[in-house]
Amino acid sequence: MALVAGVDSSTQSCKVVIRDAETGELVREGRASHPDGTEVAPRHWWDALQVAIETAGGLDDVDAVAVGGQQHGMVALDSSGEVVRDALLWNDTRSAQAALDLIDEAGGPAVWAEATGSVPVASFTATKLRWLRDAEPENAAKVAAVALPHDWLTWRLAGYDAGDGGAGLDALVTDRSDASGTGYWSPVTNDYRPDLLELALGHSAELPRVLGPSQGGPQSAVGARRPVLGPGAGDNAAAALALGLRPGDVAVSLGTSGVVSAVCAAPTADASGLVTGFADATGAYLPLACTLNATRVLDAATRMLGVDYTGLSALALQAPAGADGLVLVPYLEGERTPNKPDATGALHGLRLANTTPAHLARAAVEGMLCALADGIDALRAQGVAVERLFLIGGGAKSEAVRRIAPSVFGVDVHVPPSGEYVADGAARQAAWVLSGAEQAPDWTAAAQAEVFQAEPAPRVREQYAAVRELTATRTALGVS
Ligand SMILES: Nc1ncnc2c1ncn2[C@@H]1O[C@H](COP(=O)(O)OP(=O)(O)O)[C@@H](O)[C@H]1O
Ligand SMILES: O=C(CO)[C@@H](O)[C@H](O)COP(=O)(O)O
Repeated sequence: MALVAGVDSSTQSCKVVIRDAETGELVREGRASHPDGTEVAPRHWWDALQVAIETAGGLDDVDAVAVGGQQHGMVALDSSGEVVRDALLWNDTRSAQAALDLIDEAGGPAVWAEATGSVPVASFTATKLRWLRDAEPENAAKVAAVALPHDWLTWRLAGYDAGDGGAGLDALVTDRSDASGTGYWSPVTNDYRPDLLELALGHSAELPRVLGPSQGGPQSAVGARRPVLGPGAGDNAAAALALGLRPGDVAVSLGTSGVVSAVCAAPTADASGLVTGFADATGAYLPLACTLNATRVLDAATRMLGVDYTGLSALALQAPAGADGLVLVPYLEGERTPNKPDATGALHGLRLANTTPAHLARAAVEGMLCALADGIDALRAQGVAVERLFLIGGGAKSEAVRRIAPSVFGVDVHVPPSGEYVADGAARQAAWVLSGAEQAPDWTAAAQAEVFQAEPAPRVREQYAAVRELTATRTALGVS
């Protein structure tokens, strides 16, 4: 039995699954935590990967490995392969002004949407490079190569590291899905845009070679059989691969980020910036709307209410739909979709009748879901069909989320068995690489989903729409 491994190096943790390459059966798994914060030294991801591999029983009997991971993070390397500074993650908003500058300098949002499929916001790697150039020019000058979290981990697995005199920089590899979140790669032409990289960083730099969806990369230095390394993928594309999404399917992922994404045969180019026109992990496209505020809104609610997740869920289900007019706008970390990096969250409609723990719990769940319902509408506006909706990610473990989501989204919600879909997608890619076949192996999770249905509650979204613009900025409040 040949085994393959898939990795999810996500914002909060690293997960490794080891599966049977032919059947997809789960054989072993492991995980480890990542440090908190929006600025992280990449060595922590490497250390967590080692622990996750070890707790998954090692890679000695594994024949192929692929790494999925959080998108966009800026891993800047100097000419010896050393990390120049801590990586800025997708949810770090300090490059918001840099994003506006880049949009302006290149000729406006439509020019970016046409060139790269997306209008850059603070999440995109290009804006982080521009921030580096403006705020830390001495660091920007040292940058010889730019990688993303999954590219860097793949490179480290291949045995490359700082101190090789830069010899390994040209061994960096990536895939279409993650390259499409940089802001200097076009999913339509499948080429880098060196001019846009230079506009951001101020000079050229080595970029990872973009492998095809099932193209093998270098061999791993970890694992007795020297497993082949797959191209890897951005986390959302990896999850789509695990689910086996097809046109008409939409995935809503509730992790640190809230993401609505869909696999499409044709690219999108949304100049409003609400939908980013990314690539998927099969050679097609993955238009996507991403919020900065998903499960951490639920975490915040558990803290405010002094309950655990089960308690939060029970409370939320005690209150009526719409929480008697209590509306939580969830911009706790600023927001990316809509683009409000300076925003704070808000609680609207407080009245004596709705100031109960149950109403607050309900408002937290509904506020998080309403922001994603807006994302679903944005995808529809780009011509994306929404026929079947899957709910995945840590937040899908919440009973209240599963039961309230269909009423807010206005469609049935399919919840596959709780699992690590990003790591599973990476494992499926590894099996695809190993097989050399035209198609990925037929072991997807979509068929086993439980379907949740509820009466649509349009009033919940109407209440949210009435107040979502009414939030204070951090600047106005004098907080960071
Ligand atoms: N039962 C639950 N109810 C609500 N949220 C949950 C539950 N279990 C886990 N979570 C949330 O899931 C999140 C982790 O999900 P995950 O998809 O792994 O995130 P990420 O990919 O961003 O690291 C945690 O922030 C936690 O809040
Ligand atoms: O920025 C995006 C997508 O564009 C996020 O989806 C990140 O890729 C992080 O994902 P999680 O760690 O929250 O799963």
